[in-house]
Amino acid sequence: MIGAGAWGTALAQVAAYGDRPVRIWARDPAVAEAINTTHANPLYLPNIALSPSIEAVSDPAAMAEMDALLVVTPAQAVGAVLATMPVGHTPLVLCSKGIEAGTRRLVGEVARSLFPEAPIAVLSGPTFAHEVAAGLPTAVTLACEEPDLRKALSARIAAPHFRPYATDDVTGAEIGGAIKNVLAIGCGVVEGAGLGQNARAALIARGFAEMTRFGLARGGRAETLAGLSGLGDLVLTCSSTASRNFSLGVGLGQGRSAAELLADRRTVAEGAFTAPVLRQAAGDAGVDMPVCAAVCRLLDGADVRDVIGALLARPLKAEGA
Ligand SMILES: NC(=O)c1ccc[n+]([C@@H]2O[C@H](COP(=O)([O-])OP(=O)(O)OC[C@H]3O[C@@H](n4cnc5c(N)ncnc54)[C@H](O)[C@@H]3O)[C@@H](O)[C@H]2O)c1
Ligand SMILES: O=P(O)(O)OC[C@H](O)CO
Repeated sequence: MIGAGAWGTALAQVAAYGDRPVRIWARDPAVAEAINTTHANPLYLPNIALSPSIEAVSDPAAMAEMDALLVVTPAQAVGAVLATMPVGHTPLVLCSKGIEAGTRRLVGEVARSLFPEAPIAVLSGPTFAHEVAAGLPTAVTLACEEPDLRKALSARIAAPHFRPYATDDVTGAEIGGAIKNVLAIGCGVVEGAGLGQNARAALIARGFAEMTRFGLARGGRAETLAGLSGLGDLVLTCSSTASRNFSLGVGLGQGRSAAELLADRRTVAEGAFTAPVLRQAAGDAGVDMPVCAAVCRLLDGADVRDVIGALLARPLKAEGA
């Protein structure tokens, strides 16, 4: 695992199921030390006893000659962190959810540009780290274009409580995971502003329509967007304050500023970084994404009632248009 935040640590725990050896790279040597000496990561994944077969390191050189590298840093850090890693031909499994600011590239495109020889896979789906680490069941999408590698990665990451479903649609899997974070902020706003359950369901459905339009325009497939990495994760993240993105939205809906809410956090709320670059990428692709654009306005400090009012006042249209 490259990254020892909540998700990297939870995934290490899954991969270590049955005492299989796993190595995890932590940027912070104190986190690596805690994992090695106490078999816990109290900073990012408290109250979880980790498998002793997880070994933590903080030197990138120690990640040489792994069978595969799972990339689990915040999306905006993937390029900088991967550039320090001894990747070569090692398969890269991208688990970060976002689009790179500035370049407007999906995380897989960032990885490919750095390591053209490394096969790429994506692991994404409804996976609150704490639930997964506690052994509660879920299912995920495992996307990879190479059939043998797809099969091998699925077999290696599967555990009795963690069920991967395979696809070759890498782009579709990435786009679902990136966009659901933006929509989760919007659903949090609905909750924080007390706009009701109907509004939240409507936003999920119209948000999913936006995710599908953008995903298809970028070459993803509808079945992937309607699968675990798209709709599955969208429903999860739009429904619970356990989501960092949803809870950021709750704060915005209560009238607090994004700057204030983000300053309080050690952990990442990816949607705040994805929203502005998604607005640009949607413009590039000629895709209308009014809900995501509304989330951008809210992050920029616009008044909630003004933004919701403007969204509802747009010209009426056909549902499938
Ligand atoms: N937490 C979850 O439930 C979950 C589940 C699925 C996917 N994800 C995705 O996994 C990725 C990582 O999320 P997380 O929850 O593990 O994050 P986190 O907030 O728990 O921890 C972030 C980790 O990244 C490190 N980090 C922060 N900035 C960095 C930088 N500039 N360079 C290198 N390392 C840096 C931190 O030291 C920490 O180890 C995100 O893209 C997130 O969307 C998270
Ligand atoms: O806490 P969030 O909003 O980053 O969501 C975590 C995962 O992406 C859920 O699958």
